[in-house]
Amino acid sequence: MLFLDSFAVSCQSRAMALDIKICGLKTDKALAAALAGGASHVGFIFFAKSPRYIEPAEAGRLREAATGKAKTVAVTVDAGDAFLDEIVEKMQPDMLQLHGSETPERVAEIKARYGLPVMKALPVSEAADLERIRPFVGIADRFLFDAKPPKGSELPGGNGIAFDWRVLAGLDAGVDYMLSGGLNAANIGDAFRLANPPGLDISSGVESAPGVKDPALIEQFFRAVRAARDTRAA
Ligand SMILES: O=C(O)c1ccccc1NCC(=O)[C@H](O)[C@H](O)COP(=O)(O)O
Repeated sequence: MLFLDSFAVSCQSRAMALDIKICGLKTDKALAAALAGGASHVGFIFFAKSPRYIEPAEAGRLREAATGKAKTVAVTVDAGDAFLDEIVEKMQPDMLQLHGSETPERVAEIKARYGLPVMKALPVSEAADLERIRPFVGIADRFLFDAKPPKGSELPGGNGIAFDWRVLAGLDAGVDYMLSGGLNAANIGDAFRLANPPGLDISSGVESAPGVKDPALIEQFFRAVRAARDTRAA
């Protein structure tokens, strides 16, 4: 078991509320569907090569509908200060998700610069990869465990690929994270059974084409999550 004494997360028990982040939103309709479904977090992608890329000012416009309903997350990849300044100023996110190869020192610097909570994304394929969380303990507020991108992909996330969720079973219950990568309405039951994560993050599993969110798939995903949770509780 990966045990982290020093990572005292405020009583985040696996039995408590489940956070759900719908990521890569670009339209009012998709955002409305995410909020209607009960998303706790909504994510906006600031990575130019992504089909989900959104301009900071447009994310700032969209984020207003989420105020008081869901936390807004700005997703960046090894971004420099100038771009982060622009995002924070124009979008005013509640949280930053760092999805590149940011070091613990860089994460600490970003936290101090903006005074915002930071979720550090880490790519996972085997249990040993989880050791990589250690240097971020006490710095990152939360982790997002995503699948490693396939060879040739230019995207560090949003690839619709799952990893072996069984590796998460060995994590200490105090590690606060979102399970990400390849989730969809059909496999969410397996995710609960194998990992019982405190948070879920989904992007391409609720899209009809790369970067095109489908409100019906978003609704279907929330229904599947509720059904899977009810099944586990019964
Ligand atoms: O989604 C993207 O295009 C993306 C690009 C660059 C960095 C991160 C990106 N996504 C981050 C996310 O949080 C996604 O929701 C996560 O990778 C899961 O995606 P999916 O496997 O498609 O559900």
